[in-house]
Amino acid sequence: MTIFLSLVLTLFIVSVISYISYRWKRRRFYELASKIPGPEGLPLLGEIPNFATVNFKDYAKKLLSYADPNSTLIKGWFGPLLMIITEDADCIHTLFNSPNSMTKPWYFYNAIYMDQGLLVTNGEQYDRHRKILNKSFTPSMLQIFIPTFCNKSQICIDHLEKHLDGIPIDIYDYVGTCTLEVFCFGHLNYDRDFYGSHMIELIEKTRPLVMKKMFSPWYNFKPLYKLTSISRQMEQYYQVLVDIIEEVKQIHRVSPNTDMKDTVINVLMNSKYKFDDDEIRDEIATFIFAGYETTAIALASIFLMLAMHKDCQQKLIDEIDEILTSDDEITNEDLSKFTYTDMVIKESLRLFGPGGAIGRQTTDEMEVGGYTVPKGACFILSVYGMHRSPKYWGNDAHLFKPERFEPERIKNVNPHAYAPFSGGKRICPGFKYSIMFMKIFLAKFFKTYTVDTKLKYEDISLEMTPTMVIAQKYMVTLKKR
Ligand code: HEM
Repeated sequence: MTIFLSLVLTLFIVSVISYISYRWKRRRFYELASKIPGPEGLPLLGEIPNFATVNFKDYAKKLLSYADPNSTLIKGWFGPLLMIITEDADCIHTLFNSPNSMTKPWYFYNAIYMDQGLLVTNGEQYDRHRKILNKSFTPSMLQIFIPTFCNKSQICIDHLEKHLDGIPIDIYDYVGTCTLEVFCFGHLNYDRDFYGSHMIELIEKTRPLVMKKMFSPWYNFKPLYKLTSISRQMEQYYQVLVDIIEEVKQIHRVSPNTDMKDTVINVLMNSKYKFDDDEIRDEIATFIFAGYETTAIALASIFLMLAMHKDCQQKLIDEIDEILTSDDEITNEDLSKFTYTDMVIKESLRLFGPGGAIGRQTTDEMEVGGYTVPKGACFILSVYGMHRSPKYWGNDAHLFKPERFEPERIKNVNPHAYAPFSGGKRICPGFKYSIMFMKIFLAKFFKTYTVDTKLKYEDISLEMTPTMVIAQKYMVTLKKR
């Protein structure tokens, strides 16, 4: 008994000394952190107990709710982790652009697998990959994709023909399949019919698993994570994607698409810098995931908004009818004329942009929002909060009003207050690609159909999954024009 007691006592003393020494070594960190406003929380645990009763689905929303419009930054402790939330436009702009905040906090981002892909990597590896892959998204590459955008949109619109019976459908399933096919065909030279396959359903199943992993720091201890059913399910789902990627590589080896030199698959397989197998796999998975899902959510939200705001739908249809007067295929020149459609896309991305929260970690001390932030702090950039803040968007910030993007009105809004595609060096490489595709899809769709919905704007709510989605889904009915 005395041996046991002395062991416990020794352990206690060692723990106390280690803790004091840990705090002493990080005294600058704690000193700077103490000046940032926000709750101190419980010793050692910080805010963790406040999350104990929250459903994991609402963790991200709860986290974003810490933001305070009257303060540029708000801090919260999660165990030893200093988390700082901001929805301030100028702070977010600084964080997008400073070399001291380019790093992704691994404890969140490693939950999405794809360790070697652009979304997760940092430093030299990131810089090298990003520079090479930027070639796949130049304006000249975008022009080449117009026929693919048109053909694949038409295939989707033809599939929708069977839903003219007035029964609501979740339009996400269709636009998701279409965006997946567009990326696979255009950038991977992989022409597969995904309609009726379980691919979308499968990717959807990963959402809650990723969220659970993201908000369970103990799963960063790999041996423990490997024992969980989450790990087993994720492995199983990820394997489906890995098998597709293997098929893509095999097709590329046998019959590469030499007409389009800078597609993602060509760049990854043929560039002077030799990407290894894991890098190729994770970059392709990143582009599939980052490209298909976000665009599909954005497009589905636009459909829901237009179904709820019939005056906007009519204006959009009038614009399309005015520009597309013949059956000729849409051209790049036509696309520049879709000014109202552009405003609809922007407004929908403001309210329902899938990238509602972006993580960053400081790699050196930096000045943000009037505070010196220590090295090693984790930032949550609440683009969601910034996009809905009356401070930037007025008292009707929560309402869907595409007209707020009219040139005369938008010039009075802080230009840093709008960032659906992130910003700075890590800005989404696919942003012009997705806007171009959405315009083409909308033009083709509304030449053929109109949409309606029973859902009410005031009843919809958002979920972070980790992309931001509408919880009630994108239920619409279609009518032939
Ligand atoms: C409406 C559509 C889209 C939206 C709203 C969107 C939004 C975003 C946002 C907010 C980020 C930053 C994420 C973060 O830092 O955590 C991002 C990154 C990224 N996006 Fe997009 N995206 C869209 C479409 C696309 C498309 C079509 C592609 C490719 C085909 C793409 C590829 C990527 C990649 C590879 C990254 C990582 C970039 C980096 O860290 O360097 N995205 N996107």
